[in-house]
Amino acid sequence: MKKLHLIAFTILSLFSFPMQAQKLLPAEQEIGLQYGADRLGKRYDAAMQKFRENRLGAFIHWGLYAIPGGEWNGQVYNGAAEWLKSWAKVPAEEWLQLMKQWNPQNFDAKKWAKMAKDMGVKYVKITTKHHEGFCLWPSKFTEYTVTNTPYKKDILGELVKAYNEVGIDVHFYFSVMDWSHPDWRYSIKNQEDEIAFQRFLAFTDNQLKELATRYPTVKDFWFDGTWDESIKKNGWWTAHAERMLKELIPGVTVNSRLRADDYGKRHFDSNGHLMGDYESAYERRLPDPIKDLQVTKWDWEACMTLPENQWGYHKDWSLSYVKNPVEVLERIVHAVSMGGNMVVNFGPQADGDFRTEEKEIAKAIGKWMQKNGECIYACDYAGWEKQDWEYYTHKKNSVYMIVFNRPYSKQLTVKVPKETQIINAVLLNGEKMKVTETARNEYNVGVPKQDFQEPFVIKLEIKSSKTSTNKYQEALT
Ligand SMILES: C[C@@H]1O/C(=N\OC(=O)Nc2ccccc2)[C@@H](O)[C@H](O)[C@@H]1O
Repeated sequence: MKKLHLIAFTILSLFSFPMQAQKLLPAEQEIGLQYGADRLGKRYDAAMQKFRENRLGAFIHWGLYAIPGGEWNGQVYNGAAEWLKSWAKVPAEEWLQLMKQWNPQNFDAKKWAKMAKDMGVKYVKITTKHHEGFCLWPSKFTEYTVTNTPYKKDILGELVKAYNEVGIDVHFYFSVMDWSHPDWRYSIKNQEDEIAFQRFLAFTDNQLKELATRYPTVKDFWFDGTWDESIKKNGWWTAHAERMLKELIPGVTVNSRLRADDYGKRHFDSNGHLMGDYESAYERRLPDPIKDLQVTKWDWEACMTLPENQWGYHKDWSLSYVKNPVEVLERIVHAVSMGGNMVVNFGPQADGDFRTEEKEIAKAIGKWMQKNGECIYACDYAGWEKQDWEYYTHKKNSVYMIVFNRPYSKQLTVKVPKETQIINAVLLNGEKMKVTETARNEYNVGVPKQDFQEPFVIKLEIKSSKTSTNKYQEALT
């Protein structure tokens, strides 16, 4: 049995590999596509600008899987808790009996909204329906919803209202793969599969329309569960779903993971163009800050877990390494330094409260963001050569240095692009940092006197200088 799990895990982990963008073909060699990218290049409308400038989000993975929390029939499974139905091979009708226990008495949407606000996130992505098929909203198209639980109420509606009231945007996670639905198919082997799967796509359309019309303030749909043959063979539907949502909610954003083109190519179409509005392939991993600079050409969003791989609530976090606040911060800053967003995951308990570890991480991140958030919000890739002390971000005439590794030399090496001058350097608390030109286009920036025991941020005021004094003689080697 263990071997089977290993095989399942190996297959799944293949999916978590970031999609390498195809090389762009010369325009005259591009092939005609009906269901490829609907647009070339980044979106610059207000809705997408807001998505981009938000930069920091939180993921909420909440469903029936929070009740068993990784344990089934007395056995604890190490795998992702929201996949427990699969690991323990539980038939759908048995799994969905968990609905009888769904009654989160400690759920308080306003408390969730305050926790997110205090963490400094600008948006929250909520699992409306995960692979198990249980809906956090009263869908009319299935019996597996909150309505048919002891809790009864519209959890999604409560959360949208509470987050929006504190100025936090809401994004909907939606799993196309639905283990509760008899017409779901992993592959299309015969006419019967084809007919069933077309029924399934119509059901999915109905649920998406329901979500878009019941909750018109939703800003984004983040699709998942779209890696199987059945979807790749129906690229038309993925293009239709994006176009339908954008008609229902003008400005809404949609992730690349939804899309498959005419030939089943995912995320990037057969001509190498990104589909959807942002790449969503960096899950529990990030592009390399030196080797993967191609990602700075398009919008992208990464998501991460606090343990090694737990999205839903798992009762035993001792089974894998849990990141400390600075390790979470480092991933947030790394993403923004390369022009991406970062979404930090939380897996609420079945009772509707959060585990202590998650509350503590959220508080620690919030404390740092309170002091240093200006180097994250509305910031982008600076285009400067990465240094060992870590990351740059850029906004208007400022470049921020976010220092995670304080050098023993007490000097922070900064190599600026040609014809760029550093006018001054200040810590975000106002303390002026010494700036010494050390070579052509190179400076040393001093470190603060105080050792803050946490990453610190230096704001560089820069200007482009056409007349750079050539006092440095190039070696005649
Ligand atoms: C955010 C995570 O997303 C998932 N799956 O991940 C992927 O499909 N990852 C993926 C797929 C294609 C490309 C890159 C990553 C789910 O199975 C998991 O339970 C969680 O909701």
